[in-house]
Amino acid sequence: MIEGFSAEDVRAAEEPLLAAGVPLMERAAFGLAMRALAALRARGGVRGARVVVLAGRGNNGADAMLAGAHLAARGAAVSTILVAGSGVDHAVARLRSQGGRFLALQDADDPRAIEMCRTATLVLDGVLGTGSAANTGVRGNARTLMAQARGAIASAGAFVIAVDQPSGIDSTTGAVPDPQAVLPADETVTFGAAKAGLLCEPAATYAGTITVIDIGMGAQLTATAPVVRRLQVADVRAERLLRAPRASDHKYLRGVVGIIAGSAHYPGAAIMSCAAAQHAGVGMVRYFGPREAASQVIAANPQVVHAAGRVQAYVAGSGLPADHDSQAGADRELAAQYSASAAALALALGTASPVDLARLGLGEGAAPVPIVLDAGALTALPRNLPAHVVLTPHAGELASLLNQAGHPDVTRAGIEGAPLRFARMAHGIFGGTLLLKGSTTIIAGAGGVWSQNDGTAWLATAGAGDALAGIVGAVLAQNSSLIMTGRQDTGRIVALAAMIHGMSARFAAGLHPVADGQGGRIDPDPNLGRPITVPGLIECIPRAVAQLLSASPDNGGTIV
Ligand SMILES: NC(=O)C1=CN([C@@H]2O[C@H](COP(=O)(O)OP(=O)(O)OC[C@H]3O[C@@H](n4cnc5c(N)ncnc54)[C@H](OP(=O)(O)O)[C@@H]3O)[C@@H](O)[C@H]2O)[C@@H](O)CC1
Ligand SMILES: Nc1ncnc2c1ncn2[C@@H]1O[C@H](COP(=O)(O)OP(=O)(O)O)[C@@H](O)[C@H]1O
Ligand SMILES: [K+]
Repeated sequence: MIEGFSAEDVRAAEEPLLAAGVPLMERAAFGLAMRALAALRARGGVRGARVVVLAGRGNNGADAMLAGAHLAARGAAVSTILVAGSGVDHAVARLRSQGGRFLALQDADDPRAIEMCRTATLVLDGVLGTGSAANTGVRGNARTLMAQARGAIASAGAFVIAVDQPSGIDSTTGAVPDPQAVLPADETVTFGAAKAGLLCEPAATYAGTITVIDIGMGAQLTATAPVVRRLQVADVRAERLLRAPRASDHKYLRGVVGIIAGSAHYPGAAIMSCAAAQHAGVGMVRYFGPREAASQVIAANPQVVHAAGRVQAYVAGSGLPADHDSQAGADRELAAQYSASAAALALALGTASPVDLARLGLGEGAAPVPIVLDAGALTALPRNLPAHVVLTPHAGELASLLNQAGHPDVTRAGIEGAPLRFARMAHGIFGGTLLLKGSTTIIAGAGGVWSQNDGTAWLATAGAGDALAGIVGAVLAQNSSLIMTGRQDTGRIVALAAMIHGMSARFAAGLHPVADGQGGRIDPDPNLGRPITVPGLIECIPRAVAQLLSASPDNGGTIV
């Protein structure tokens, strides 16, 4: 698990150690130097390599310069641009003693600075770390230089390591107030603990891969709640989050998902949602929908059952238009879908009437189960939803939900610029468990916030969200009794679904999502590979499940 903390909490954790004389900065700089050496070795060797250190006036610049001294001692040619005209004295002196050269920037347009960047093999971005209190981005000469250096560094093909964090991002929220002046990193080497902002968009895009250097302060943070967490493969195995079938299982024990999606005019979403749920390992998928849509769903997925009845989780709304009134008036089938969706939500809330129960094929006394509300089910939501009601909007849908909830100024672009903030805001208003789709998926629930980015930008393709809804439904169904009895956090299970979705997409794109411990590797750029289609992604779901299940024994959960 990667845990992301606020800059404030990391600083507070450092304080007692600094007071006790623990050499945190030396440890940070050494860890940074080791990562830089690995990057240089992968790019032709250390001796003679051109390393450019962009150093600010504070400790972040000092970290970068001390690492530069290690590199210089091993034969790299290290040039430092002191972007504020000066830097922490002891770090400057150490690097100078190893033969490092310096340019104290007085004029932001100094051509020598850009020239250094144009010929760099490796750049260490140590302009600004957690010391930037006001969220303004980089200021002054440093800003001008960063904006100009980006092109030069890109044209040099230099490997960029962000020191602690890319300079100019908000460490805690991931906001990027001045994107033109932020240097995109290939790797962020962060000290002590990941900063929460590194795990959230838009900053995550600038961070590249994240390496946490242990500087000996982990114990200080054990009592501190992280701002965000990220589930990793090892967690799924260790926590037994996925349920492998048991010898004594029959199909009803493996979880049944009920899908209320699509219509005769919009069958695609239903086809993909059903297929995704089935491939994620449930015992049965029931399709709740009109006859014509059902025949198309079954033609594509012959194993799907078109009969109402008991399920362990519902998925409602995928492929249903959001403007209920105009649509339902004109289309009786859609009207029936909306009322089935409302009935399933009522069941989840414990308010189902006999008519609702009959619509779902259930008898009196049917117990509430989890539900995913997607696309067309994401309107006119009640507030204070229980955790087992999962909302899966993209930024546009979340903007509409918040507009309806009395926040008329919230826009799609605003949400894309601050997904963590708006996901929390929406969770505060509606409750439930909110999954906000995007290049990084944010999940805000009663147990905290999760941030998953296991996918690839190839996922930006129509229908990827329908497949996600099906996967979420499947893992909720498999964990239904644990969730409904409060023994499992819904957010953690939804994070698992986002992970399965992302990994499947990477497999479909020909990428390696995880190191498998058997010589497997992680592709450094998840956006290379090849285009995917949603059916291709769905075909890869079993492979993702297999990878997550390997060495993962029975989770002990019982589906009843
Ligand atoms: N504590 C420790 O022992 C450890 C700390 N560690 C390291 O320290 C880092 C934090 O260091 P920090 O606190 O010195 O702050 P830092 O990020 O370098 O920036 C402050 C400087 O930047 C300037 N500045 C501010 N805002 C600005 C702006 N918008 N645009 C431009 N400039 C701006 C400001 O200058 P001024 O405003 O005073 O001119 C000030 O001098 C942390 O990220 C980690 O790398 C590790 O080594 C582990 C041990
Ligand atoms: N750039 C990206 N990188 C990674 N994942 C992405 C990216 N863009 C979209 N996704 C993912 O793809 C899915 C798209 O869902 P959605 O917008 O609902 O599409 P649709 O409605 O066409 O199914 C979401 O899971 C989202 O997180
Ligand atoms: K930095």
